[in-house]
Amino acid sequence: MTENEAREQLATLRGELNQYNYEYHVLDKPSVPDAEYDKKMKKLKDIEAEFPALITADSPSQRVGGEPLDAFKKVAHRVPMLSLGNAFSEEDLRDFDRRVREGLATGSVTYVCELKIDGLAISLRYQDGLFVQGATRGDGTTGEDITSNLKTIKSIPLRIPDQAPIEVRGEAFMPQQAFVSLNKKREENEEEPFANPRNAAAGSLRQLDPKIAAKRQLDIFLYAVGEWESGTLETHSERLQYLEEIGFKTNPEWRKCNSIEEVIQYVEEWVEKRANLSYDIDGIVIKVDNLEAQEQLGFTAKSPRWATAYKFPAEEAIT
Ligand SMILES: NC(=O)c1cc2c(N)ncc(C(N)=O)c2s1
Repeated sequence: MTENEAREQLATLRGELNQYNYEYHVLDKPSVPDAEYDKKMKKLKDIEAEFPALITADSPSQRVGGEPLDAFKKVAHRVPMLSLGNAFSEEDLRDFDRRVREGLATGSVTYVCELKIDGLAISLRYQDGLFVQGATRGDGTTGEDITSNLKTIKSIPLRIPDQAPIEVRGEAFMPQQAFVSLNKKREENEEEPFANPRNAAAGSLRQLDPKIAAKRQLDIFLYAVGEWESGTLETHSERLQYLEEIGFKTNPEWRKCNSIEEVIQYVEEWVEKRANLSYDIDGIVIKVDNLEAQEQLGFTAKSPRWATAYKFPAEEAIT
């Protein structure tokens, strides 16, 4: 095979494998059997072995990186990753709504409600359409560069169609089934089991060997944009739709609410439905939908005034 033939075949195989990956891990709707995926992945790796100079950053063969790191580099979040103020009752939610309406000097506000994923807050940066860096939230202004571990999460696209620099934020988590089988293995190996899926996800992403992270069946939901010069959208809900359009896994349960009454209904609905999810949530995030209104409300020292997190009561430990 000539180098040009190899270049063409690799480009085709990368496109097909990244699409299959998207269908399987983001849409949960594979269009080809696993055997077909495995056959093409083997073909890609064979050609890359013969022409290593043709390996690209978005090749699916590059998801499980090389050697373990000695340490994580620090990453400065130019747009801080802030924590949310909490609400614990309907009254707290009504107080939040009143403060928002007073701050905006308006009678009605549109909110977006989203499930609060019980995982690890993560930032992903893309340049020229390529995934170039992934980081933990850390203390909100400085996080750790865990790019090689995040590349192992197959629902994270290695390339997106938007060529402008964009920073996308979300929550990495371990699905409950993955948590149960991981702890079973750890107990068989007489290792300390993880206390909960959140600790297991954090432990998996903050260890230095990407080959270990690759085995932990981690997943992610993206739910916000950090740095984005070219951003022109007017609402948070449009951003969620845009993230989905360009290939990110977003949580499908988000809902626009035109009053705090509708927010309270959504919260009550999920107090009941929470148990049926395949991943842990610890509350509901409520945000003012209009981005200009968010700007107008601004931030307190550590949290946005335009969002709050309704926290579910801690679950009774099953004794
Ligand atoms: N600390 C934060 O700002 C957030 C934390 C979380 C979380 N754990 N899960 C979902 C969302 C969301 N959909 O906005 C947010 S926002």
